[in-house]
Amino acid sequence: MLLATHPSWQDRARAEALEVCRGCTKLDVDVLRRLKTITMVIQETLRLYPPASLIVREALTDFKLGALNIPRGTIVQTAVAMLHLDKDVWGQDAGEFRPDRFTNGAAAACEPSHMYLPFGHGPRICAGQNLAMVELKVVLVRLLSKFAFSPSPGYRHAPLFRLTIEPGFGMPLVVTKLP
Ligand code: HEM
Repeated sequence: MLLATHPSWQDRARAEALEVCRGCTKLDVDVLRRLKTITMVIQETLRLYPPASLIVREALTDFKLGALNIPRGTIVQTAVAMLHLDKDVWGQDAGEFRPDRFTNGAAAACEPSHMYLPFGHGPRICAGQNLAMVELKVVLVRLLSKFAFSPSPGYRHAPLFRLTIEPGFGMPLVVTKLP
């Protein structure tokens, strides 16, 4: 959806996919590592629409969080989607799709760097994050190499915050096979 509504980034991502993967019989780790633009596109998509938009913990003991006293048994929720849109952290264009903010990697994209949490943080960080990134890159390379995407007139933007973020009314796209 974000590439359909940002055709210049779609063109850049496709050009990279065709260039890096030209003549490749398989997408191995060395090929995937060279996909800089596609990596930035995925990182920016996970910033704007983090699939796990809430990280939930239960306090097992009384503890202090900054100035707050948190009693044992309290459920503490981290609203990842809100952190990812905080203008004090990301700048005034926090709501815009701008993959180039990840040019120097995720740690340099915001201040402080742990405000980018698509895969969580600390000891319970996503065990499948590398696999997820590989899968997303492979899917994008395969799709962008063969098809062009544009928004469908029927699309209504209504992200729903459930267990994961979902499009409220589906995600109809106009898909055109490339020559
Ligand atoms: C874009 C895809 C994915 C996203 C955004 C994502 C996000 C997350 C997040 C935010 C957490 C931390 C939850 C918390 O702290 O409460 C997590 C944990 C976890 N994820 Fe993922 N995940 C993704 C894909 C995957 C895949 C593909 C696998 C496995 C094949 C996986 C396996 C796990 C496991 C096992 C944990 C629990 C780790 C632990 O508690 O020690 N995830 N994931």
